[in-house]
Amino acid sequence: MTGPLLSVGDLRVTFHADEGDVRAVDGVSFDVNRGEVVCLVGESGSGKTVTAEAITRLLPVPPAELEGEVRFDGQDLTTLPEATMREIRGARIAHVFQNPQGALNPVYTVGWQLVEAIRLHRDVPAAAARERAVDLLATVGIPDPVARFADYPHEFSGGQKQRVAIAMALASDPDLLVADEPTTALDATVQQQILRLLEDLRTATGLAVLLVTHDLGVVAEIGDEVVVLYAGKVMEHAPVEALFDAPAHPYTRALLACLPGTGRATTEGIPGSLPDPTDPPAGCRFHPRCPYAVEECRAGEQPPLYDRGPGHDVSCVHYGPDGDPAVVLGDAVAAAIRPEAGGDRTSGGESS
Ligand SMILES: Nc1ncnc2c1ncn2[C@@H]1O[C@H](COP(=O)(O)OP(=O)(O)OP(=O)(O)O)[C@@H](O)[C@H]1O
Ligand code: NI
Repeated sequence: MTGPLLSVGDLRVTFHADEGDVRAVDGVSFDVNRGEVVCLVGESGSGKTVTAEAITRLLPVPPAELEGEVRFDGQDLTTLPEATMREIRGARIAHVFQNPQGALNPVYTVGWQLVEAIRLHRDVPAAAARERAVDLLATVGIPDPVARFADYPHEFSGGQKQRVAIAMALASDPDLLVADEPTTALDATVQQQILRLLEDLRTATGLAVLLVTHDLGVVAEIGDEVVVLYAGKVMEHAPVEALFDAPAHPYTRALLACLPGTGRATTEGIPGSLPDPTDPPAGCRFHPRCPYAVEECRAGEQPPLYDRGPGHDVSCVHYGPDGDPAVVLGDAVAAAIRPEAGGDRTSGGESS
């Protein structure tokens, strides 16, 4: 019970398509501790959803092929029989999606659906289930939950529907909530409210959350840890504060530069596009779009994850033993973050 709640180790997910093999996820590792919010970020197509859905095998295997380890509370989920997996998916790990519609049946009242979800997991009398359903509606911030119990999904606004979908996910008292872009379809104010709700749930119940988002603004709101994915590879892995205070990977820095309110926001996003997933480039997957790419970046494997501080790793040669972070950070910034890089050096720029 002392280890992480979820430990993903060297996860690889391959789709065998006519055009060739798509390595959607290629050696991804991270942990989620109890009560922690871990964010997977990256542009569209970077492998966030495939990673999240591989964990509970929502992703059908086959056709997807899964390698590596997914340990949940000490159990390797990749080798469990499908029936056991289904139980875990229903009870201990719950999913919330971008579109709450999928979690709700339009022909039944919200209260009835919640009661069903509760009784599926716990053998409780109808009255107790009803009471719990009302509690859940209150927990997720639906005003006047007793009255709203008898309403149909279409009677709820978009943001309220997502709240109800979260209530449905909580009906089984899960340990881990996997939320894939849960606020993307909502307007900014409602998005904030839903994020605050997730934050409150984590604080109040110790719920762990794996949050998939393309939006670093969302990460800044709620995350504890961030895993930055690009073309199926981890580019950077860091505590949230470290990622925003000292972003290291050129990809992370480019994502941050696209954030509104940074003064350098571009509506265009990062120039260029993700590589062909059936034929990714050698070396660092990001090198064709990277302004700091050197020869070393263009050959071999994705660079290893180099240590940048406590819990902070970056897959970029400029932070390796033969690299110089100043190439990416600019001399002034590099000196501020890493004083010994300041000019007082006898040898060239190769030591670190
Ligand atoms: N069933 C599938 N068959 C073949 N390729 C797939 C399949 N599902 C996903 N992929 C590919 O895997 C890669 C990762 O997709 P994924 O959905 O995980 O991206 P994402 O980061 O979640 O993007 P988005 O922000 O758009 O949701 C993409 O290249 C995608 O085309
Ligand atoms: Ni996705």
